[in-house]
Amino acid sequence: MMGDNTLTDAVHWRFREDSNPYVRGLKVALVQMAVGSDKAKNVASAVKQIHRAKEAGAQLVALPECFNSPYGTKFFDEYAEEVPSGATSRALSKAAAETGVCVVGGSVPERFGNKLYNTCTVWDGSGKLLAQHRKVHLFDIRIPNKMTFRESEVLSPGDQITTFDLAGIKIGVCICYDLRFYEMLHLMAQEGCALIICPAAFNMTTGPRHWELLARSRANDLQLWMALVSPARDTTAAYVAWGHSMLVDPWGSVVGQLKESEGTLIHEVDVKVVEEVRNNIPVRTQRRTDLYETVKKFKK
Ligand SMILES: NC(=O)CCC(=O)C(=O)O
Repeated sequence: MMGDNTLTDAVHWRFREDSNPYVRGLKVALVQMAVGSDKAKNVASAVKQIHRAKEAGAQLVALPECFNSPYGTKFFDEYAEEVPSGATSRALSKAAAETGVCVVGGSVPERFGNKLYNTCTVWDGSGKLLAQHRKVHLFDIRIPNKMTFRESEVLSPGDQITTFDLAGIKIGVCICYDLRFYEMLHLMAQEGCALIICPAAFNMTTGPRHWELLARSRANDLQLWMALVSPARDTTAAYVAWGHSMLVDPWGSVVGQLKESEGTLIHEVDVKVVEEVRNNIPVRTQRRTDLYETVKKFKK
């Protein structure tokens, strides 16, 4: 659904018509920011948007994949920083502490020893590092005459599945291409996640085909909220992002979606809907694991 949830360079929000003050909901802000080649400017813009989202009532603010650097293998080494000692981590921690909101810091190229990762950091409202997710599935694809991309030429994959707790709500984190790997997200659902946040940067080839389809499929199959956060589209960039940051509810309905330009989508995530869908359509207890079991246990 587009239209009343779409806004350019401003913060927009919408409450559920049936919301009441006792609903255990979480107001999330998905910041579709413009990312350029000036790292300090990118970080300053993210910090500004975190403050604006807080003023608009957000309790959790999520940034896009690669928000401090242009997205591309030739940029990662130059823009990489250590976590949590690097300047970007410090800025996010400070912004979280100043605003008291949880910040899901999209992703940044992370340097760790002689390796580079595509890493999402999560900061609680006191500025403490709550979670760190290193992209598990690197974006290596080849679509003849369309696009070739090989993150694995410069990045190493993470080896952890990442979830965190916020005020009693369990939230999973995956980064972009991770979204295509159902088993990993299935494990997050089994662990009790009500929401999965996916900082991402789909492109002009796969974006129109798969972005909404994947978000809605995961939400429907796993019966949870899905939040996808993209950078704004920059047609002059080496890699052109699809945009269309969106929030999908556990029924698989798109409750809010941006277009391709800068903006922030603010919406309440009502965790009661997860319970409602899971009770109404109880597939979680109806699986025939005597016939199939494709998902192994959560590795602690
Ligand atoms: N940054 C990414 O992982 C891109 C993933 C993507 O575009 C896809 O189609 O999957």
